[in-house]
Amino acid sequence: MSLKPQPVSVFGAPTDVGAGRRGASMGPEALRVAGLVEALVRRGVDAVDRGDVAGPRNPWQKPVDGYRHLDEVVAWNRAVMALASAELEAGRMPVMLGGDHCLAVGSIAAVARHCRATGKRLRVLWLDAHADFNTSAITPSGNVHGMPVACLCGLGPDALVHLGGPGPAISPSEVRQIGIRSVDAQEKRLVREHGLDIYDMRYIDEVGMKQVMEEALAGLDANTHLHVSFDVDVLDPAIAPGTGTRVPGGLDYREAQLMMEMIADAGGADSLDLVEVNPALDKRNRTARLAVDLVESLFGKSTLMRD
Ligand SMILES: NC(=[NH2+])NCCC[C@H](N)C(=O)O
Ligand SMILES: [Mn+2]
Ligand SMILES: [Mn+2]
Repeated sequence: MSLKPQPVSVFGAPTDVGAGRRGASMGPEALRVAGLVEALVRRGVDAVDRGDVAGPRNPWQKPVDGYRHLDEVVAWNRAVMALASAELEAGRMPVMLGGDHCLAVGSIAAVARHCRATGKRLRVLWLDAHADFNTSAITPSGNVHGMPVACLCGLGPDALVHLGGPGPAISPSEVRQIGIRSVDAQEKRLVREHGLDIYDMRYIDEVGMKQVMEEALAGLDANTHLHVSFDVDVLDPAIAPGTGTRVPGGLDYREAQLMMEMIADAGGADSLDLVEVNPALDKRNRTARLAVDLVESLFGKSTLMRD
């Protein structure tokens, strides 16, 4: 399958309301400074920057009933969902620059609704060190960026679970998680109960990224919408230090490249989240620059000679 020649709309959601450390709010600007839009245009993609969606400031409070800043998280996700929905309806691929990972509730709710309206199947690739499958009852932090997958699957507060309409946005069977290496004890139980398909670092070590991606991409067809939710903490902190919840033992450069190249080979993504870049923790914007490099590969940049 070759890359779909779809137009792209990039937009920012500059907030860290779902995170436990400040600074992911500066992610969109860091990715722009690293040349994301220009890189896509250079690849021949019709990419435009729609600017940022707006939302409440981060009040920086303690969790209440297991959630930190739930009202603010809901407000930001509504804004993300509205813009992502509009772009999908206009036939454009939404690329959401976070911001922390709680914002994937809004982007994926939009995508799921779009799939229902157009009769498409959905596959979500969740590239992350974390499963992000906590609930208010079991979260160790109250940070909603540790809960988006659970919320999308129907476990969470009504305002997030029903963001895109009645009922859960997705089913666990539509998700493939890659690069996982930090799951809280009770979260692990929940993940098992719901049968999430997880390609953890141990499995990647054992079988290699090639086989992992073949499995994670198996069963895609022309009628499948592929959403990629790229949390930069899936990368090893040695190459991507600019993120708030670093976990050692992540993907190295070649593994990450191969992952992106194989997604491109499978036809590319139909929507993308690029989240958890935290410039306050970065060195000379290298995490944003690496993310741009990898997104270029996702859009078909290849150094292949033997093709
Ligand atoms: N999107 C992220 N970086 N999530 C980190 C989550 C960390 C931890 N599991 C928590 O729930 O607090
Ligand atoms: Mn995440
Ligand atoms: Mn993460």
